[in-house]
This record gives sequence, C-alpha cells and structure tokens, in this order.
Amino acid sequence: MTSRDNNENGDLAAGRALVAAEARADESTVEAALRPRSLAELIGQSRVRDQLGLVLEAARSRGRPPDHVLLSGPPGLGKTTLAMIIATELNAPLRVTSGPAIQHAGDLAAILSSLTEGEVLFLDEIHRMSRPAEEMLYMAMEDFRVDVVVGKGPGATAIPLEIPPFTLVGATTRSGLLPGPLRDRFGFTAHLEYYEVDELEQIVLRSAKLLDVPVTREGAREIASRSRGTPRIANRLLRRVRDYAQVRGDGVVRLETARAALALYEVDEEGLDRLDRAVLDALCRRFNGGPVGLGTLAVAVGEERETVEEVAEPFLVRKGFLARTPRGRVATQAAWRQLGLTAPADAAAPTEPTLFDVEDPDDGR
Ligand SMILES: Nc1ncnc2c1ncn2[C@@H]1O[C@H](COP(=O)(O)OP(=O)(O)OP(=O)(O)O)[C@@H](O)[C@H]1O
Repeated sequence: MTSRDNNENGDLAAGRALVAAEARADESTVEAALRPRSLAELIGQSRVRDQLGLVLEAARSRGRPPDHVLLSGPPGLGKTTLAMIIATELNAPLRVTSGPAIQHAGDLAAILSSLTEGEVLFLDEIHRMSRPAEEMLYMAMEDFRVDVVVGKGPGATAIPLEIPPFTLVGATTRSGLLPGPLRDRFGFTAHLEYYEVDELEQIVLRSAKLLDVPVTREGAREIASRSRGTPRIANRLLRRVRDYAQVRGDGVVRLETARAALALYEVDEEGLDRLDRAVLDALCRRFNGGPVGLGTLAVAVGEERETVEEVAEPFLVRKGFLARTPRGRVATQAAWRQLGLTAPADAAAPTEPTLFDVEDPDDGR
C-alpha cells in the first residue's frame, strides 16, 4: 500500500468518524474535528505558516521550548487551531485556558505550577485577564518563576516558585488592549489576516470531504465568497447548505443550492449577515450615518458591544462600509449604497482599515 493510499484510507476513516460524531454531537465538536492538525495541512496564512515553521523548527533542533507566541486577529481565523498545531509540531502537551477564567493571580499560579517541562499553555482572550494575574504572568514568561503571596497585610510574604520552561501561546482579538510589557514578552507575534476566496474555497472542499458532503467547485466557491474571509463561517455555511441540499435538493452542494440556501439564511452576496446589516441599518437610518459611539450603536442593534466591535465591525471596516473615527463610527458612501439608500453629500469615503485601538467617545470603561 502506498503512502497516498494510506492517507486516503486515513481520510476516509476520519470522514466516517466525523459523520458519526456529527450525528450525535453539537457544532463545536464538529468544528474541532475539522481543524487542520499540522502546519502542512493549514490552508492560507502563508506568511504566518512560514515564520512559525521556522521558529518551531529552530526550537526543535535546539531541544528547547520556543519563544512565547502571540496570535492576534478577528474570531474564527484559526488562533485555537494554530495553538494546537504548535503543540503537535513540538510533540508537547497542550493546556488550554482563557483570560476570563483567570480572575485571580492564584488561579494562574495553580496552572503554571502544574505545567510540565516544554508544555504549551494556550491562553485564549489573553486581554481579558485580571491585572494581578497579568503581572504574575510577566515574571513567569521571563524568568520561569512566580512569587506566590501568602498571608495579608504587613505579615504577607512572597514565596518564589520555580516553573518548568514552557511556551505560552496567547490569543487575542484585541492586541491593542494588551499592555506594552506583556506584548514585549512574546518573542513571536503573528497577526492573522482574513482569508482570500481561493483559500476559503479550498477549506470548504477539504471540510466537505471530511464531512462526506458531495460538493461541486462552483458550490464551494459560492460558499467561500460569502464567508466574510473567515474559515469558521465557511464551515458553518457549508453545513447549512448541506442541510438544504439534503432536504430540498439531491444532496449535492451545487451553485444553485448554495445560492438558495444562503438566501434563506439571510447571508447576502457580500457575505453580510443579519448583524452586519443591522449595524449598517442603525448607523444610516437611526443615526444618519454617524458619527456614533460604539456603546450606543450596540444598544441600537440589541447586542453586546464586544460582539459588535469584535465580530461585525472588523469585517465592515475591511469591506469599506464603516469607518472608525475619533468621534465615533461613521457609515461610508458604500454602506448607504449597500442598503439601497442615497448617501448624504457629506458621507465618508471608505478609509484605510483601522481595526484596532480606536478610541470610542462613549466608551464607559
Ligand atoms: N487555515 C485553516 N484551514 C482550514 N480550516 C481552518 C483554518 N483556520 C481555521 N479553520 C477552521 O475554522 C474553525 C475556527 O478556527 P479556530 O477555532 O482556530 O479560530 P479562532 O481564531 O481560535 O477563533 P476564536 O478566537 O473565535 O476562538 C476551525 O474549526 C477550523 O476547522
């Protein structure tokens, strides 16, 4: 048997396992099963792949853990996937936690002190960690040591605790919110970019094969072009179009099936979904194009401000529909056109994307 046969048999077995898993599992299990498991399997992000590949290979040849890695970028572009790949490529165990789960320095001390040598610690949403935990993390990252404070008041003492060398992989959708000292302690920072349609098409074809869904190239491309540059969305849309194809079609994901299904799920040709359109609609119709503060905009669409800021906005900015200015969010001429409305004469021209670090005038934090 050739290695190719082996691969194909492996793919088939994985596909069957996945279909069975999907029958009983929720979407997150399926999503996890669709993750690429090695840098070679990863589609797109070629610059990050090359740079990270070098960092990992050098560390392997030295027999030492690599520098700490910071991954930033909008949700669903593959930060968790990359953290898992880093551990796999290093043949190291992976520990997963997140910023909101670490509210006290003691929570972090407990995790750090139980790490084994070379372990990869994935800290998702690192920007949401508490300040005392963050300060403890500085020392752990640099000196592989933390001071655990025992007792309170004048009698409190700091007990130094050695930590085995480990690699921190931090992930954030908001790298601008990380304090400088924390950012500086990462030896390698990768900013994940939105994916091109060609890359998403490959991702859809790969996922369809794993899910055992028959799909034509045109069908895959249609899904890819409406996926907001985001693999997680591409995989989700594929599953919805697959449902439609099964119930109302012949089971094959074709161009026409994809178009009909995505119309049903209210995903337009630009990939804008209901939330995106609600944001643009509020901005244009209720606030006459802005500027309007993020908090006010979030209330107007009935969503958390983080959801608007981290999920809808980056894509709208990238598409040139929304501009983030120091006075607030502004609809561009393209946004008015997208809604079929006439733009006022002073509507903003699309600007260079400024995804992060823009002050918000009604920011209550
Ligand atoms: N480069 C890629 N090639 C193929 N599939 C990918 C790629 N990147 C991500 N995916 C798929 O997209 C899904 C989401 O990826 P992942 O969970 O890693 O994103 P994330 O950036 O960590 O998102 P979040 O920040 O919201 O947790 C995964 O199921 C994975 O299958």
